[in-house]
Amino acid sequence: MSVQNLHAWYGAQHTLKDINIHLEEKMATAIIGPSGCGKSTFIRCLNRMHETAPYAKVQGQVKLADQDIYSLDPVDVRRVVGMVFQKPNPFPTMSIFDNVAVGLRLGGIRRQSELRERVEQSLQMAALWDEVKDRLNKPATALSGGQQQRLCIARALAVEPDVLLMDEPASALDPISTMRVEELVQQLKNDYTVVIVTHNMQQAARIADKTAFFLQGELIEFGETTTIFTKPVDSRTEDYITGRFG
Ligand SMILES: Nc1ncnc2c1ncn2[C@@H]1O[C@H](COP(=O)(O)OP(=O)(O)OP(=O)(O)O)[C@@H](O)[C@H]1O
Repeated sequence: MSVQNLHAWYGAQHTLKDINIHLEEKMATAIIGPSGCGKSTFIRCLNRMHETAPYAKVQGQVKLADQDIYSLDPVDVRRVVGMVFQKPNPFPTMSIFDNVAVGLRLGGIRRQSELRERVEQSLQMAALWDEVKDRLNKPATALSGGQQQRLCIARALAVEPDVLLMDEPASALDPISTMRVEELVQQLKNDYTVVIVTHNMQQAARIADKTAFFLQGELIEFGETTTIFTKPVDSRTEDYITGRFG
């Protein structure tokens, strides 16, 4: 995914300023930076969610397979660029099964056998299958927070996206669930392009191949995660990763 001259606004507030970055395929890229620097806004521009906010505006290009996503139907874009949010948000009135099947049904899959197969596959990929296979018809809200987050990951994977955006996916989870989500990201990056916003620098160091540091709406530095954390070029990156601010 290639981002070129990307700007974003909320009303008059210029939130992202001329972002240029190439997010490599089948790798995990971490987006780090202090609160309010524009991390969530940035990933929301990658699946056309930003423009759903009131007074929001976007300028620039986001190319996926050489096509600018801003020239496509946003619904189609969101099918190939899936998103997982900070707080697990399963559909509360739906069963575990239906939470994963909903996107497939919307995509026109009706055959029960096919739905069952795809739901199982997605739950397997999200490392949740063994925990829920005997209670697929129970409400999603009966799951723990960590399980609900993995369910949301399964829901995003079910429609077979190319890119998975994750906005602090483990920040509301306990340490064990966090570890499971991190292990999952390690696996998923073999098959998907993963972009993950995190406040946790150890987490970025553990799971991301590349890391991008944002500050006040600008991309300050982008490179190999080990370089960003050990030999950053920009003094502002160094100040941030050594805890001098943020
Ligand atoms: N819906 C919105 N309407 C108006 N301003 C917004 C909206 N969402 C975010 N902002 C503003 O845009 C700026 C960037 O916010 P954003 O959520 O992208 O930052 P962030 O780096 O993800 O922050 P955090 O780490 O605290 O989640 C902030 O100044 C924020 O107040």
